[in-house]
Amino acid sequence: MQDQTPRLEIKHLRRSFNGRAVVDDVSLRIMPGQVTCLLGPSGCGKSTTLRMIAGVEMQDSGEIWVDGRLICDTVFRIPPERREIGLMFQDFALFPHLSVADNVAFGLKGMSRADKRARVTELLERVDLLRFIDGYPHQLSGGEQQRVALARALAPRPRIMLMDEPFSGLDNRLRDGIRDETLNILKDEDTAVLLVTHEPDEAMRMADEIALMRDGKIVQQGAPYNVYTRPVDRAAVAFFSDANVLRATVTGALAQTPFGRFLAPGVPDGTQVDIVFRPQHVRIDFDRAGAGPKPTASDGTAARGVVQRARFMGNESLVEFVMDYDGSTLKVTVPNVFLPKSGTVMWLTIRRDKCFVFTAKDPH
Ligand SMILES: Nc1ncnc2c1ncn2[C@@H]1O[C@H](COP(=O)(O)OP(=O)(O)OP(=O)(O)O)[C@@H](O)[C@H]1O
Repeated sequence: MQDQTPRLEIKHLRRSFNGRAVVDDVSLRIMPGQVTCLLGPSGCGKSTTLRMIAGVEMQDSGEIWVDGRLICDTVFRIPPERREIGLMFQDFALFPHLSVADNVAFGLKGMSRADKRARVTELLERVDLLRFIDGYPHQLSGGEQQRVALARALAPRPRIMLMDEPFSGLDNRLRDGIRDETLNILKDEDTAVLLVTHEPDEAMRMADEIALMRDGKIVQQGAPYNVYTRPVDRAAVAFFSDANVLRATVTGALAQTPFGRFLAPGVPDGTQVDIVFRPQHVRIDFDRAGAGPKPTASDGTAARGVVQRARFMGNESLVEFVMDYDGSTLKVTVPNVFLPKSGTVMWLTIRRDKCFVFTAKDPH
């Protein structure tokens, strides 16, 4: 039977600065070999959460458990250096006066010289830098230094790795390769990983599970596919992609819009709702002598819009429309190249199965 004790568990962590709750009742469980991404906008409390787990910041309340053992609450506290937690931050700074081998061996305590050398060799081979074993940090490129930092963090076989935007200092070409390599090593070592990022792409690429954080709270948690396809609110949609929004009022569990009626089950009459959809879920039709496609059950009614501008984005084209019904702008993406001239009249329909209906929380 598989061991079900989480490698890392945090329970109801809270931390305030100057009376403001920066981390507000955050709980998480991470299994061995699992990568969880704490994803959220700048200032939402991600780094503070990580710093509390690392032990360099003290929580106001809440508990931290490793492998079923309490390591920190408000009275009991194992110091950072005894937590067996690896850290990798963006400013990973190697020790400039130490060789690459000594940098990697830095955290290896209580081992013979030969065992240390063997572990250092193994890790440098893994990150493909064995040839630099006796070199110094200033002789390496940024990406190579980052890989040495990774080897250094992994050397003591930490049970948990905390990573705070570890790849953001790298250029795009290097980043993908290093991310994948890092992930492979961490999986092989069965390390539980908590990675902080504000980039949805990075989270989707790295995570087994995403914890979406906002204003100090985790607002949604799950596999990347579930978080993306079943967002909890309008802001959760907008965090991952552009989002189009139609505001409507509910009558008889239906919301009437220029694109036809949408089901709003259980929503009381008179409630304002937002119908939210991503740009890739809009269909475009050409104008046929002043008319669009006929309404269908799956796509509803077509609404007329005028192309404002169209841009080629690489894998897709982004077309912005000004809609006839209220002059608002809708964004539509189309695979490959589709660049209609501005001023072109077209008809839009929305993929109803891809729409989200949320109770409106704020003025439009
Ligand atoms: N020691 C501190 N004293 C006062 N305020 C702090 C302290 N540390 C963090 N904060 C505040 O707490 C909030 C959350 O900071 P935190 O670094 O956790 O956010 P973050 O989500 O990691 O953001 P970023 O991605 O920009 O680093 C910020 O408003 C920050 O100014």
